[in-house]
Amino acid sequence: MSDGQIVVSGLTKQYRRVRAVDNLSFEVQPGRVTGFLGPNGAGKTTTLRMLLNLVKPTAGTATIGGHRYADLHDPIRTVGAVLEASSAHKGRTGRNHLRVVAASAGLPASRVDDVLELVGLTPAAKRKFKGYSLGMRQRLGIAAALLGDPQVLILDEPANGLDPEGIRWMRDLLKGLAAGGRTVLVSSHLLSEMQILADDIVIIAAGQLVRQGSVSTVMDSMSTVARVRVRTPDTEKLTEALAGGEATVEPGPDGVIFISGVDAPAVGAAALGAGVLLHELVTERPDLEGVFLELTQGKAAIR
Ligand SMILES: Nc1ncnc2c1ncn2[C@@H]1O[C@H](COP(=O)(O)OP(=O)(O)OP(=O)(O)O)[C@@H](O)[C@H]1O
Repeated sequence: MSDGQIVVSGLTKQYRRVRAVDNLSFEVQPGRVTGFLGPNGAGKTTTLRMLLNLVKPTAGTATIGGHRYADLHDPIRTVGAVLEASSAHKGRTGRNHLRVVAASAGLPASRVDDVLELVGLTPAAKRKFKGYSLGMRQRLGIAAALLGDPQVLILDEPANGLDPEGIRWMRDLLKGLAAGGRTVLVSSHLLSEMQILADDIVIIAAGQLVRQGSVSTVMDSMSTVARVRVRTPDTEKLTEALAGGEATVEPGPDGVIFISGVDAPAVGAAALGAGVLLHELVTERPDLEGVFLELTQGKAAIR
C-alpha cells in the first residue's frame, strides 16, 4: 500500500442525538488533490477529526498509509493538518510562532524559513501575529502543517475568508504539492472552487457517502442530467428520427434544440441515418454546483 493513501472504512460517529458520520467509506490517493464536499453539517469536520485521532469513532476505521493516526511512527512527518484558521500567541511574530511549533515537534529550526518561503510569508515573518490578516493566518497555518514536510496534507475549509488572490494562491500551492506526489485532502462547500482545484471528489451528505471518483467520473455518472445542444437547419426531420426512443427534444433560444435522454453520439448517428445536416452538436453538462445540489438534495435539510 502506498504511504500516502488514506482509507476510510465504515466510519461512524454517533453523538447523543446526531449520527454525524454514518458508515462512511472512501479512499484518497497520493499525487492528487481530493475535494471533500458536503453541505454544512454533512460531517466533513467530524470525519477529518476522526482521521487525525481527535475524535474517537463509534465504529469503523480511518488509516493513513495503512496505519491509524494514533499508530503512526512519526505523525508530524507523515501528516500535516490545518483544521481552522491558525491561532498563535498574538504578540509573537510569524517566524517565532513557527520556531516554537518546530521546537515542540522536534523539527529543525531550519525548516521555519523554508516553509515561510513556501507560503509566501517571508516578507511578513517579523510582523506580529495580531497584525496578520485572515489570509496571512491561513498561510501561517499551512506553513505550520508543512514544517514536518509531510506526505499527507489535510485542510478543513482552507479557502474560508480568502480573497480571490488568496484563493488562487492556495490553489496553486495545493496543486503543486499534489504534483510533487503528496496526498492533499481539502474539505469545502465551495463547489465551484473544487471543480477547478480537485482531481477527485468525495461527496457526502447527512454523514453518508453520496459519490466518489474523479471530477469527470462523478460528472459523467450524472449523464441523466446532461443534455445535447444541437443546431440544425432541419429540426423537424431530426425530431422525427429520434422519436420512439429515449430522447426528449426541447426548443432553445435562437433555433437551438436541447435533447436529453440520449448522448451526443446517438444524436449524431440518428442525424446521419436520416440525412440531417448538423451545424452544432455539443454535450452540455451541469457544473459541479448543479450536480452537487441534485446529489445532496433533501439531505442538507435533515439537520
Ligand atoms: N461534539 C459534537 N457534539 C454533538 N454534535 C456534534 C458535535 N460535533 C459535530 N456535531 C454535529 O454533527 C454534525 C456534523 O458536523 P460537522 O461539523 O462534522 O459537519 P461539517 O460537514 O464539517 O459542517 P460545516 O461545514 O458546517 O462545518 C452536525 O449536525 C453537528 O451539529
